[in-house]
Amino acid sequence: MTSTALTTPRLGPFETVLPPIDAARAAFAISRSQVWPDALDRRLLTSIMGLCERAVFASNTVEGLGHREIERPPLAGTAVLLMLRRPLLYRWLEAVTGCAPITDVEGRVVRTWPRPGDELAWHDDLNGKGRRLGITIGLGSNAYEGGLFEMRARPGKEPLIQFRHDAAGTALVFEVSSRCEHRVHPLVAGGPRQVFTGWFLG
Ligand SMILES: O=C(O)CCC(=O)C(=O)O
Ligand SMILES: [Fe+2]
Repeated sequence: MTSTALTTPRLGPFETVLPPIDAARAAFAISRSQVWPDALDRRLLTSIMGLCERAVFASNTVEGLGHREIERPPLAGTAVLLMLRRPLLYRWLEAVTGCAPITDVEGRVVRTWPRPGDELAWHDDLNGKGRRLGITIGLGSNAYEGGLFEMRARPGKEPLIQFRHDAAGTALVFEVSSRCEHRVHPLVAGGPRQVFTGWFLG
């Protein structure tokens, strides 16, 4: 693929625009993450948020880490996956992050409420499935306090990013490796905090 093709890729029928590759690569090198505004086209985002409003969520406890709810059956989650399962996006991610090859993506919609236990403690997402990068996309329409996503380096614990999903449709892509770990803070008020959370595999 030529560098011209990589600088302005557009995804799918909605022609979602990926951020310019050089700036994205520079941002990722510093914070091991990259914010991708408007990752979902507005029309698609509206449909997916509509699916989320009608969705059923099941309680899910992650042993030793915390609790959240997961969309079951995964209707909105599957719609997001269809958007992300694109070789052009995989090539963009490989060029931006240096994580290669990317061959697949998995994920689902999760939500947390301001109640005891709804949070995720420090973890690395390394579970043997070939996870190379994490992605979260804001899908909520209710404001909330707390609920920060935080990532730090290992072993030194230097802070890398703190990110709050305030704008629906914005994606955060972050490194999954033994060099870093992340957590999600509990909500203090408002919400629910509702995000698609997934992984690019390779
Ligand atoms: O909710 C998030 O922002 C990230 C969730 C997460 O880290 C996970 O599901 O492993
Ligand atoms: Fe995680």
